[in-house]
Amino acid sequence: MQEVLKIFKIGGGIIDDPGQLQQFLGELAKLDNKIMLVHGGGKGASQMLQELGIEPKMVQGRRITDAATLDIVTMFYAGKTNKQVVAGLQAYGVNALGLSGADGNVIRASKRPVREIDYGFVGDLDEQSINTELLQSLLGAGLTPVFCAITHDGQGQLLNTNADTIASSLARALAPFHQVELHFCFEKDGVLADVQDENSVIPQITPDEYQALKAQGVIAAGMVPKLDNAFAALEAGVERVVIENALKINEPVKTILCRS
Ligand SMILES: Nc1ncnc2c1ncn2[C@@H]1O[C@H](COP(=O)(O)OP(=O)(O)O)[C@@H](O)[C@H]1O
Ligand SMILES: CC(=O)N[C@@H](CCC(=O)OP(=O)(O)O)C(=O)O
Repeated sequence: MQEVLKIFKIGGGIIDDPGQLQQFLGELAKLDNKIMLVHGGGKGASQMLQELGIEPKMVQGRRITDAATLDIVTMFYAGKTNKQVVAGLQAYGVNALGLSGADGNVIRASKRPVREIDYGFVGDLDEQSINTELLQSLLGAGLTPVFCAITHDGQGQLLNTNADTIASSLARALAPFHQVELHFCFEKDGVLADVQDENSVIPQITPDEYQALKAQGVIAAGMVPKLDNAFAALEAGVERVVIENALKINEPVKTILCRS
């Protein structure tokens, strides 16, 4: 029987609120399993870019990342945010290790090719991107890896990569070695049947139900790439995918995605 590995992803909404972040990290520290954490921070990065006079540009949920934007998001994600999360976990006795993709060559990406849109320094991941050997040894040493959304191309170029994509890729790459659970945590209690109604959490969704909910417009905006990624991870051997409130990971209310 393989050991359970829980991979958590938290987004900008929670990270930017120090009280909520602390509460989430406290709940995470209660778990007995091996864990990994991937954090975004897109909301705070956009705010910082604006304060510095750069207008943030997002296309289909991905940031157009020119050289100046890359400098700022690297400082924000790999610096301030990553180190705050690591220090927060240390305060709960969790021996966290903060990583960008360049550290230990843990996530290597390739710059997104220019087609209709030039995304700039945005990195895409593939099957070979994740250094599973290093991750296995870090987990074996009792460390909790904490990833930010910065990767590298192996040629000295840092790249900005969507945090949901990083979490899914980690889950897929580690699925042969562990029973992997992928947890997408945000500010709602799960996937809602009515976005305005916090009590309308859908407990389970199959791929067919997902297609129907998407067609009806029930699932929209940032939730679409998240769930596309999530179902792809399930298909690729990830044991369980959960969408849940970052502050309620130890409570039963959540959405579980099913293979069929
Ligand atoms: N059916 C739905 N249930 C829950 N959230 C939804 C739904 N449809 C759209 N959303 C929106 O998707 C958002 C989550 O996507 P996103 O902002 O990309 O998350 P994150 O930044 O945490 O990765 C929610 O905050 C919500 O506004
Ligand atoms: C290429 C790309 O879009 N990168 C994302 C990385 C951060 C992220 O994914 O943050 P959330 O999970 O909080 O949205 C960005 O810069 O917004």
